[in-house]
Amino acid sequence: MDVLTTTEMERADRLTIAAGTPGFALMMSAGQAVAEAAMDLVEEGPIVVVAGRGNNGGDGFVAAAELAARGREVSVILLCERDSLQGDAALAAKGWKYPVLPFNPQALGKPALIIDALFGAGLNRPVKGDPLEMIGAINANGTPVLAVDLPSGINGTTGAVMGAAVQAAETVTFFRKKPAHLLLPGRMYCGRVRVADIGIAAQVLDEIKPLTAENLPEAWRWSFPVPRIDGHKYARGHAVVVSGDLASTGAARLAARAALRAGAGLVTLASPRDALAVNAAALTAVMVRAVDNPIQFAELLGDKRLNACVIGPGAGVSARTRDFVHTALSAQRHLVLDADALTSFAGAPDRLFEAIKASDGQQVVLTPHEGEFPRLFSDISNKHPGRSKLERVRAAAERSGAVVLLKGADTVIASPDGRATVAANAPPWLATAGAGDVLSGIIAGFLAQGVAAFEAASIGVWMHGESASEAGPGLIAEDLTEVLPAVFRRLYDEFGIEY
Ligand SMILES: NC(=O)C1=CN([C@@H]2O[C@H](COP(=O)(O)OP(=O)(O)OC[C@H]3O[C@@H](n4cnc5c(N)ncnc54)[C@H](OP(=O)(O)O)[C@@H]3O)[C@@H](O)[C@H]2O)[C@@H](O)CC1
Ligand SMILES: [K+]
Repeated sequence: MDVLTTTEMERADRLTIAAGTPGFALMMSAGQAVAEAAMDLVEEGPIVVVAGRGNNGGDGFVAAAELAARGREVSVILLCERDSLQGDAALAAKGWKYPVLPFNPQALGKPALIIDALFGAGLNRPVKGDPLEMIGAINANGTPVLAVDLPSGINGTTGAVMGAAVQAAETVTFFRKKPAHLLLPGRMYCGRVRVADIGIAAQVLDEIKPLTAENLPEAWRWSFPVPRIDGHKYARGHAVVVSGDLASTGAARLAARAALRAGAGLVTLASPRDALAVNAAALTAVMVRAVDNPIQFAELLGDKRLNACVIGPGAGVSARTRDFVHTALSAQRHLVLDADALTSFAGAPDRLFEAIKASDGQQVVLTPHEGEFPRLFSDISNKHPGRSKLERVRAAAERSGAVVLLKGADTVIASPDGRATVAANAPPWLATAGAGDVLSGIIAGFLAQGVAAFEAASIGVWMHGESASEAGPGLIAEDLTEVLPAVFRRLYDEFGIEY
């Protein structure tokens, strides 16, 4: 599903109004959707609407009137003077036939539900003064909160908390999700997110051309590789994972097994000779080859069928690792660079980026976590506030020429062409040793099958998150690969692929 920034949402609004639907009709639908959600949340008891001066407050007035018409006990607390309201919000307030309560936290009382209609997409500065005090009182009230469009205090486009924010149990947003419903910390404040249809036609998206989507199967349905009945293992690609030295071979083995599970036809572990016995003893379907240096690696890659590589897990931070990366890049192989392969370029990534950009048609994915990201992109790290995770990853992709995947509970994947996905399906127990190694292997498995980097990374992240949910709490990295077949089966069912 596409995700719209608040600016893109305003455009959707304007295009719809230009095509003949009055703005007030959109507000009526929005308010009714909020009332509907409120009815579902609490079947009885009083409801308090906290309304701001803008259209978010307008939605709140419509919801209040609708709920009162359905026989609910409703009151409205308004931030400003009623006769200072303007435009559609003023119209909506006219539909509320009762008095409004002054903007005083005491007025909240102890209702069954609070509807937060204070600020939505129009929030443009940190919350201070009376609104700040009210947000604190709403959160301290202990009553479930239904947020209109966004929890007040959350920046819709970046997901940042602007001073303070309402903690909602549920958020009703309109037409499409906004980045803040997926990015942290915003997502933590939203509770369950409902997307309501308010009469904006999907065709407006042809004009807006949104570049961001939630990382769901529909985002990459048509890139998903389905093995052909007449295919053979070589048609499914051959992934190569570079192993670390004797003391650190496990990470590469995790990646190798994951690449095989993800569907690569064959997987070879390129292992230092002195670690060969350890690697071979621990592997069965994954093949092992002795590779001690970049020259031998180049020889291995002389076989053109070996089409995708993983370098980084357990590789060691060294000039040797850098040479392996450059060898794979000059051999024009699809490539996942993770962990030590990223840190090996810390502080001086320009040669890496040049080499990535020089390669044509080669698919490269960088998979840093928040600790590794600033080593390659110091000036676009989160130490420089003001840019959202989405913007930072987009800038990193453009700078490096690679698809960049910044891990986290809200993993963002961006392509140098500007497209991005945000994932919200990772359970908290996925943060465990070795999970990142498995992810790089899964992505390489899809690259080996000929999937382009942006889609391979998005598919990989989604399957990785689903596998963690499938395995459940107590997960260790080894489990992820073992439950992948169950995730494949669900996906095949969803896509209607027979098996
Ligand atoms: N687009 C659509 O399709 C549809 C949109 N709809 C709804 O409209 C909502 C957006 O409405 P909106 O633009 O009127 O802004 P909103 O969030 O109500 O803020 C109001 C004003 O508050 C002010 N303000 C800002 N920050 C502040 C602060 N920290 N502390 C104090 N004041 C602050 C600022 O005004 P200022 O003070 O700068 O003049 C701002 O303009 C959207 O979320 C959705 O619910 C639906 O009706 C259906 C269709
Ligand atoms: K709100």
